[in-house]
Amino acid sequence: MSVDVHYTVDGPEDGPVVVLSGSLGSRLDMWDPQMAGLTGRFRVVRYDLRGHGSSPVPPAPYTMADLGSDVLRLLDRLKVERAHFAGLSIGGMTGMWLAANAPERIDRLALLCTSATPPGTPEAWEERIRTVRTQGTAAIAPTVVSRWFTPAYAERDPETVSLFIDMIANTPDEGYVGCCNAIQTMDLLPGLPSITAPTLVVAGKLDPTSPPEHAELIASRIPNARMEVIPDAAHLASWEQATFVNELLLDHFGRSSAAA
Ligand SMILES: O=C(O)CC1=CCC(=O)O1
Repeated sequence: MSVDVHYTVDGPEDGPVVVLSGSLGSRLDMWDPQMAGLTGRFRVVRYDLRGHGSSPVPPAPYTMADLGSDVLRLLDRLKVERAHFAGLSIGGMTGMWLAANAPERIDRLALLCTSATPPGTPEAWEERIRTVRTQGTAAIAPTVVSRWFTPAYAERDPETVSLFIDMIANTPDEGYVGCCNAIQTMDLLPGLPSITAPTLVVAGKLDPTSPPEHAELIASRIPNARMEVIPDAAHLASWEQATFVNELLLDHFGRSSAAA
């Protein structure tokens, strides 16, 4: 059952719509570095995943279909028939679900730092869920963020690292666990060959969670996909290598005839 997620809209009223979907434990402001570039041409819709930020927190577990249905409901609320979609990590998983299950709603797709099957081991997800259930999201936040940035960036900008640790620590436990359940139970591989949206798949070369091999697998299964690897990036490539990612997104979404 879908819910009304919290969202913001920026950019020209008549611009082609780009929906941005973030990672587990994030809020929509994780996309701040993309806004100046994208809003020059596009109407940018950002939203908080269910159970995250200012969105409702339904009881866990969630499924990828729940997360995808929230986006379809958001498009309906905004009266948008068809949109470009960029998602990072669980946001990319949501994008794969949407492009396979509601192809008429997705124009061009960008999948950043993501995986089509659960990244990591089943035991690690069980352990993460157990820790959040017993100690809260604050207990896992520093370890998770250690995978989001390269060690060099973390050393250079400890304040940003702290901000992201706080972001995860402020994510409701129920919402975080619900999204972990959605990741644990997904298998998006069978749907990939049916995706018709032109797709850009981006990996951070130093991403320990969704490494370039995961992106290669996705790109090899989607008929009209191309892949880029960003050299100095870990899981949150959109933040650490914002200029690189923005150029890729502008180029990819700008190829649409609707964006001409
Ligand atoms: O939280 C992590 O370790 C990385 C991650 C997996 C899915 C997602 O959205 O982020």
